[in-house]
Amino acid sequence: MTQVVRVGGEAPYDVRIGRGVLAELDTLVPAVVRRVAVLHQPTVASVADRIAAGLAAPNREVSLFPLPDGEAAKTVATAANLWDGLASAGFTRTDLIIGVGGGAATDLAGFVAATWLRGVDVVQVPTTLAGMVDAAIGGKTGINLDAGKNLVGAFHPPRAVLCDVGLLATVPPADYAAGLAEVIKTGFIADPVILELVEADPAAARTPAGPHTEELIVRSVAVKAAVVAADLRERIGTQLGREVLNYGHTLGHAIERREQYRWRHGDAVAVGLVFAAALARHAGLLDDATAERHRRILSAVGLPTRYPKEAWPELRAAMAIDKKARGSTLRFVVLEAIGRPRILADPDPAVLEAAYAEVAE
Ligand SMILES: NC(=O)c1ccc[n+]([C@@H]2O[C@H](COP(=O)([O-])OP(=O)(O)OC[C@H]3O[C@@H](n4cnc5c(N)ncnc54)[C@H](O)[C@@H]3O)[C@@H](O)[C@H]2O)c1
Ligand SMILES: O=C(O)C(=O)C[C@@H](O)[C@H](O)[C@H](O)COP(=O)(O)O
Ligand SMILES: [Zn+2]
Repeated sequence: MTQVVRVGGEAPYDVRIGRGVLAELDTLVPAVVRRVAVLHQPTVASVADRIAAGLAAPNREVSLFPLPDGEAAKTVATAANLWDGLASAGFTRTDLIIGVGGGAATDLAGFVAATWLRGVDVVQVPTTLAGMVDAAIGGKTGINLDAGKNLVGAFHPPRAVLCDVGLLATVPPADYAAGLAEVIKTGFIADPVILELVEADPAAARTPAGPHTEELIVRSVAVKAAVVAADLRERIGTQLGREVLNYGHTLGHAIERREQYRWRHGDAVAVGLVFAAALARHAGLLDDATAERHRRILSAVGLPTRYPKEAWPELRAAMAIDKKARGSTLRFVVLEAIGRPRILADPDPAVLEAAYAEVAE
């Protein structure tokens, strides 16, 4: 059965979730679309082929653009190659880009769609857990620089997102676990049932064949949809808006940069979540048990919760370029309790160091 989560706001669209929803793609592409560019990861070339076959029509040209795998796709060079490819294909404003793959592919496809002719439509077909629960939804698109993660990008909501849960069967276990970091993040910021479902049977949560896979996806998507509908462009206001989705990412992105994007995003976020919980605890905001629950649940699904001690000065410096920072003020998403996130601005250096000591090994 297809479940549909509507993402409201200035440009509403549906996220369609279920086994086999990919078959619905052709009904979402209007006849007026004469050219379709399918940007896909090499691991899901067969999915891209199916999409191309399904969209074939008289007077329509469907082109496949294979991407470098993983974070290697999120570069200026890849984007520039694709811009050249779209130019050669004569891609116009009524044409369509489809992003197929994990979050790296949907981030890049969204970015190319946002920038080509200053914006053409994109439909996202995420094929990993991180892609389905987070990356393909909400219109945050972007590429990395040596200086930091996702530093260049645009807010460009998709026209539709198709999460075909059947496609998860081939995702390597470590990549699937990395996606669980975003699911667990979502549980801590807004939906404790997610945490309960994972904790009840962590081994089952680690596989797409588990009994709660669809429920975990739908719950995570519902939280993200509500946040994005209220604050697409991550404006700072008196209420905590989209920044809440960045829980665990301040240190996480610094780790990714230090690892030159060879660590999985979800692995880095997992360490970042444990750090953020420790930060809240040392700032006197969060109780010990909830902080400890972060490490326990992340470890239970096989995610890392520690990082080398000697990395701290480099990580501390890298965090200064986090998008939530303002001037020289570091701003972290922290919890006062499960489902009660807030911003902690400019924490005392001693508090930061004490929090890092808890993830250091
Ligand atoms: N824009 C956002 O809001 C947002 C949210 C979360 C994450 N992200 C970004 O998403 C990226 C992480 O996404 P990810 O974890 O999906 O990683 P990824 O895109 O690198 O994919 C992980 C691996 O899985 C492979 N793969 C994808 N689908 C597969 C399938 N069905 N079967 C077999 N292999 C498959 C990929 O080829 C890759 O090797 C990061 O760049 C992160 O910054 C963005
Ligand atoms: O959608 C959002 O907003 C998020 O912050 C979701 C994050 O999981 C995601 O990794 C995002 O790309 C991070 O955004 P950034 O603005 O810190 O680059
Ligand atoms: Zn993330």
